[in-house]
Amino acid sequence: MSSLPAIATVVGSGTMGPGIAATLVRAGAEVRVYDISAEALAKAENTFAFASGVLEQLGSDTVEGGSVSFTTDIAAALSGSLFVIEAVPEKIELKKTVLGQIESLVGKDVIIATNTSGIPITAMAESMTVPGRFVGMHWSNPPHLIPMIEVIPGKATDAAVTDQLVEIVKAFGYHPVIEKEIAGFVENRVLYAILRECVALLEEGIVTPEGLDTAVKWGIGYKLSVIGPTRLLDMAGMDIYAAVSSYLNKELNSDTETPQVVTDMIAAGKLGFKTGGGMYEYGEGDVAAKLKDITAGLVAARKTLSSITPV
Ligand SMILES: NC(=O)c1ccc[n+]([C@@H]2O[C@H](COP(=O)([O-])OP(=O)(O)OC[C@H]3O[C@@H](n4cnc5c(N)ncnc54)[C@H](O)[C@@H]3O)[C@@H](O)[C@H]2O)c1
Ligand SMILES: Cc1ncc(CO)c(C(=O)O)c1O
Repeated sequence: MSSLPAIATVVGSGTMGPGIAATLVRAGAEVRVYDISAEALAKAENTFAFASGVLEQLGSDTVEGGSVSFTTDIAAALSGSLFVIEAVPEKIELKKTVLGQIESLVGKDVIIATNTSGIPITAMAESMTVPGRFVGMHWSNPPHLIPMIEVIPGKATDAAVTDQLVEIVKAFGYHPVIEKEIAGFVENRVLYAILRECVALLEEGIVTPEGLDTAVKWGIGYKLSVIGPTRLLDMAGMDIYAAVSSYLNKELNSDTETPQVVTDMIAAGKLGFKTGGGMYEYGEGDVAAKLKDITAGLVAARKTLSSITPV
């Protein structure tokens, strides 16, 4: 794992930061976790411990010497750091401010990556003093379990920085995917195409939530986890795809706004796991039980998928 920077800093420690830190620590890095909120950091210490336990369960490769520290002191977090991952909330102005703070405290050759879910890298880099060292690094949630990272150079990103990030990602055993800059990047474009159709099918009463989850998990989900969409096209045949798409594509949902049903749920305080109700209702202890099952499922599936011949 020689490409892994010895000292790394994660800026922002909410949903994503602790799992990112746990992954890098397991790979042998000294990781500093910085957050503006002491409360968020206290929570992050627990989440980090949980994520580290999951990595142990997974049996992922481990390199001795990794360590973690948590701080609200940004200068201490960045002192001597060789690699910075920004994971603050998805607001461009906030991210630009934080990038300015980071740049003022690190050397010019330090790579700064952003975990943005889809804000254009070029726009974020606008006011940076050294935009060539800035690059998108989109982790998927939960970051300690989903071993794929989208690497997105902006217009100003140095090619060498993109190459270095690819090597860093490989060094902790993840699959890097280099993409051209596009709104939402590739993973979320595909996910949101699926989710748009799913919500429309629910809204039109075509299928129940249970039925939809079963169809997607055991139909396309199970299949795509092994095959991938490009090879699936080869397996199905272009003639079949042409025949079905000729009548189906025009039927698919193409709304450009957030679905009304989702807006209504938000207004009613039904955000999902975080409020105890969303598409499904959750009683006392249900969310914790679901999260436990999801973690166990992802660990088991990743072990299996890692052991089969890639296709
Ligand atoms: N949650 C996901 O599923 C997910 C997945 C992939 C990518 N992302 C992206 O990762 C980034 C972080 O997402 P999240 O879900 O972890 O957000 P979050 O809101 O859970 O956590 C953000 C953290 O940043 C901290 N913060 C706010 N302002 C700060 C500042 N000025 N300096 C330092 N810390 C500050 C907050 O206190 C909070 O702890 C976003 O860009 C998001 O789009 C999220
Ligand atoms: C629905 C949804 N939206 C955004 C993201 C992250 O960019 C995710 C995820 O799981 O990573 C997601 O599920």
